[in-house]
Amino acid sequence: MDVTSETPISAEPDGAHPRAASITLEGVGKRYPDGTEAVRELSLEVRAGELTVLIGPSGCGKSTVLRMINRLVEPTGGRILLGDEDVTRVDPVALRRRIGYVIQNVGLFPHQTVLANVGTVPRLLGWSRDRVRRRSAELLELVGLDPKQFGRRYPHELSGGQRQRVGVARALAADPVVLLMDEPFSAVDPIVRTRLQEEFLRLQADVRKTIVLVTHDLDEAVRLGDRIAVLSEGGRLEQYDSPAAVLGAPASGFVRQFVGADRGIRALAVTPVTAEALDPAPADPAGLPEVALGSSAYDALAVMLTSGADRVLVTAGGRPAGLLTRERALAPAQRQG
Ligand SMILES: Nc1ncnc2c1ncn2[C@@H]1O[C@H](COP(=O)(O)OP(=O)(O)OP(=O)(O)O)[C@@H](O)[C@H]1O
Repeated sequence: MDVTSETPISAEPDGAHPRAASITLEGVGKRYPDGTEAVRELSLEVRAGELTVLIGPSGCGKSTVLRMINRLVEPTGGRILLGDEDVTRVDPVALRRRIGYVIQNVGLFPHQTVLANVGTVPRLLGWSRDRVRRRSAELLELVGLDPKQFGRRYPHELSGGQRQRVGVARALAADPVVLLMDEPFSAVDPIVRTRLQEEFLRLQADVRKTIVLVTHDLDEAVRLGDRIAVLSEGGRLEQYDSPAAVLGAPASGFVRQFVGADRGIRALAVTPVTAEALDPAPADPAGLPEVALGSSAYDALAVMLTSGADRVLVTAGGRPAGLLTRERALAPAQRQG
């Protein structure tokens, strides 16, 4: 391959319309050669630019689903579409260059520098040396690593969290249409994990990729997911919904049990205060604690607790929008059997 020539395979992202493709699974199944039916028949649509989390007990088929999308595992039934393109009709190697893949422990090449690791796919795509270098440095900056300080280091000279960021930068380097992430943050300690998740959310607000992320961690699913797919054994889809709906209205006994007893508190954190929950604002609201419309029910309750009040004034654009009582704020936590 001519590594000095530019190729049109991957266009530069254009800020207004970042390149991201929807993913459609239609009755997808995987039976491994030993007869294990890891996924029976799964249908799921991930909208372009959204982050979908796959969650479920160990062995339910999450990784198998993820790996069928980039054909590290070949489906034995059904269809997978990237946009409107059937992935089984695409050369798997070319396909994987268009799909970013981040795994636990990252899998960086130990004998290559950070910059070289990040530039792996663009190099394979035949980008010029200069363009690869520029893009890799840009990506390192995007994930919060100074290319001057870290670019020439080797993976063993980084912390676990820094390695994870390099993994994300590498996965984004060729501007993939889709990003697949398998337990990407589970190898780091809880404090670093929370920070990485927050940074990752900021990054995603910028790049708006279509992301499928596998995790064991319900808090991570709730924090990161636009939608959560709860799977049970055999890749059975128990519920596919927003975090608030999964926590607030579990679709089955399985989901209810899976999300556990503390789902009420989690539901408060992901349910925003909306205008429908409000009583009319009093004529003179002076002295009442305030929160902005759209804050979480959890935040509204925290304000009530710290101020000793049993209601808060909810404001929109700085003006009173209504009153939220403690009972109404608690409703998302109680809306479940
Ligand atoms: N190569 C393989 N050959 C046979 N069976 C396999 C193979 N890979 C996975 N399986 C089986 O398929 C099922 C689903 O595995 P998979 O790794 O997709 O689950 P998972 O939900 O990602 O699990 P975990 O959360 O433990 O990582 C399991 O029963 C597993 O033992």
